[in-house]
Amino acid sequence: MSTKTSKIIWSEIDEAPALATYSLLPIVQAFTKGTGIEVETQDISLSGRIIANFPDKLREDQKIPDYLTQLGELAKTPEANIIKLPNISASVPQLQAAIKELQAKGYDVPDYPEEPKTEEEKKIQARYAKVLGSAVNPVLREGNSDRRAAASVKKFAQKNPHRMMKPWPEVSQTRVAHMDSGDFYATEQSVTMDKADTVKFEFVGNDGKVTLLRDGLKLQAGEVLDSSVMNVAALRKFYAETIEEAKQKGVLLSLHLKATMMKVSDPIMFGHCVSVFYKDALEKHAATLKEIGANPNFGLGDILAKLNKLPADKKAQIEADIQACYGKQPDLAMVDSSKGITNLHVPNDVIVDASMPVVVRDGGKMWNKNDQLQDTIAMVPDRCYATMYREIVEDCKRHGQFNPATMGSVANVGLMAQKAEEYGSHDKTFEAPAAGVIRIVNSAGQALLEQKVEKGDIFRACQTKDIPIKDWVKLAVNRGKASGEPVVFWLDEKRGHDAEIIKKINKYLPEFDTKGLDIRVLPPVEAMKFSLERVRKGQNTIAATGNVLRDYLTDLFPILELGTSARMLSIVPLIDGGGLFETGAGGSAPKHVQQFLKEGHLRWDSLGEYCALVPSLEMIAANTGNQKAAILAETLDAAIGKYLENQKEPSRKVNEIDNRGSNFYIAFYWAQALAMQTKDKDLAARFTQVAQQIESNEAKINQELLAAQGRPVDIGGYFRPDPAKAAKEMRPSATFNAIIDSI
Ligand SMILES: NC(=O)C1=CN([C@@H]2O[C@H](COP(=O)(O)OP(=O)(O)OC[C@H]3O[C@@H](n4cnc5c(N)ncnc54)[C@H](OP(=O)(O)O)[C@@H]3O)[C@@H](O)[C@H]2O)C=CC1
Ligand SMILES: O=C(O)CCC(=O)C(=O)O
Ligand SMILES: [Mg+2]
Repeated sequence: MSTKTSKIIWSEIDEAPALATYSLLPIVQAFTKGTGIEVETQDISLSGRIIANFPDKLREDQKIPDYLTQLGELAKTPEANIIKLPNISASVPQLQAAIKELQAKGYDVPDYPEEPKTEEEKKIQARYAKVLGSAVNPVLREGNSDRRAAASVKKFAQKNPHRMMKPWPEVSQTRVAHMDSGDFYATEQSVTMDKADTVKFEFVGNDGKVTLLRDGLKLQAGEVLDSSVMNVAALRKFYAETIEEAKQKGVLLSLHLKATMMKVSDPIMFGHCVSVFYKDALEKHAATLKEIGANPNFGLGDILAKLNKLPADKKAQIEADIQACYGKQPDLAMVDSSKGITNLHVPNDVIVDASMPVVVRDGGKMWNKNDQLQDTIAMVPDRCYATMYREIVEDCKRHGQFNPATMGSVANVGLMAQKAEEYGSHDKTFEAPAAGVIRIVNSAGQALLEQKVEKGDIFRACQTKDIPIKDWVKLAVNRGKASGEPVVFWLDEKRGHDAEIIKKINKYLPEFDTKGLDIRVLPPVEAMKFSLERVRKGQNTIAATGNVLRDYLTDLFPILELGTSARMLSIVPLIDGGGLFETGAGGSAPKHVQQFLKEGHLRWDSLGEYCALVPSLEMIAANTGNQKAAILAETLDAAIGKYLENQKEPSRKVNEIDNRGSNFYIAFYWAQALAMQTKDKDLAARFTQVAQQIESNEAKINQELLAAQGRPVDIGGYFRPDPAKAAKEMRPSATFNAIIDSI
């Protein structure tokens, strides 16, 4: 056995999974103690990233290192073994709230300049750009993604089907609305670089004047480069027409974008919806709103907040005009009807990957202002991704709701590495300053790609490197072989980008052994049809997709099959040999924190964390020969089986088992499995005692854990809780703590 210590980095993040960590991590650290495995945390939370990026005026004891950059470097080495819990991808309102909390805690970090005027402000905004939106995942994801339900989890889900599915009614007015022209889909162009080069982006106005938008973008040989444009006039027309349709039909209107991950393009698309929906009020007061810096891209919530800068009578007048819009317009889908928070309030509340599956799960309905479920027209403007949602909605209208007890699964192999595709487009996205063209020009002065734009159009370019594409094809083939299931590449030859990728697949597939495998390339609508037909017959299918569909499908199918994407195994085999183990496929569940603060019940299911730890330990065993790591992995896997069998997942309701109780049971079953194994006598002896102590105190521990519920909880902050307070709340059983701390 190697004597070298292996290190697992456990990311310290935000919201519900961060709270869960206070309870789970001490257990993991105790179980791995003395086994040559060290589990160390690194803070990449939103507040941590703000602190790390703005040390200038901080006291020494307030500073923390830039762990994200360090982890990004680590991810490019074979030693990387990172457990990545979901973190906040902050919208501007979230970023501002986090800054405010830090300032109130005595951290001298600058305000976020919404409209920078001075050079100084521009610099601050540029530095905050590193923290804004999906700032973590693209840095760490130096590999492609393998997301699926572990066999034991799927079996459990079929045996104990979740009860969240609502039937689809005989007649549903719900539909997915998308644009028919002028969207990214219509305009996408793509080239594959035949040699490495450095390119620049230029805007050429109709007056012939050339403006440099960006210089010095390096491209590798074999890299796929795309550009596309969202025509804003067409987008606004689409919004206006769909608003009218929802009104005529008397159904809810909802908008589904990804303003967090797509931090540049999607807030603009969100803002256009806000300004079309509240047109009468916002146009009438345009001059005043501009003066106070109200920005529809940050949602109606921002506009309402900025009104506080006005004299009371002016504020009341604008509020009344906004209110009057509701009388004229269709009802909006609600995020929180009790507080009057609609779908258009903040851009980060309704995020398409998590929101559309819930529409399907809830029988095509969303919540209305009376707290009832109602049919909705779901706007997903761009056809690159809307059509597959339309297909699943139409499928449910034809065949009814899916049955989690019998439905097959759709696992995903996603092309993600090295900021692939749209998820790496932020630094190449521009709002056209006027009518003209935006072009990408190579070092020889030739335009590689050229797009016609009107003023305000959203131009977006993205890159996909060759090595990740080949690695993705290999991963898909390997999953096909390991599972015996058909593999479908979801690619539409009518899209410029996809056509280039299909060429690469045709080039690389023959290099792998695909004998006996069923591998197809289908456009997303056909791929969805094919997969759903199989799902309804109980058959499994592998979806090999690009980065966006990876994100969307790995929430969609798990939410339908398992009730939540938290139950997904989410492995990222890093291209340079290390491993990034993501926990689940969902987010940081802000709703769960609200419930915890109100009633002391945390319903976050840490199954994703348990599942991620197994391959992380297995990797240590494989790389170093550490047999204790292998045994810890095997026994944790057995414990997970028992956890599922005995249904020890957190309940959604207060005064029933929550995250802390679930973590207690995983520790109990893990200790029992370690006690029972015979391969390592030391571990068996140590954990026999632990298992016995837990067993004889089970009732008492449960009682102590439950006694902590049913009252408001103070953890001393939202974005940066007080660690001592949070630990105290998340470890309320003195009996259990004593057992764990004495290991
Ligand atoms: N990998 C990452 O880092 C990701 C980060 N995010 C970030 O998370 C935040 C919120 O995103 P949002 O899209 O609302 O998605 P969330 O996943 O946070 O919330 C959607 C719902 O999913 C369910 N859910 C997700 N995980 C769990 C879990 N472990 N246990 C139980 N239920 C779970 C909950 O449903 P219910 O309430 O019905 O129980 C939850 O309310 C954003 O800031 C977003 O950017 C989002 C996705 C991935
Ligand atoms: O990084 C993000 O903002 C979200 C990532 C995500 O949703 C996913 O990978 O499933
Ligand atoms: Mg997602």
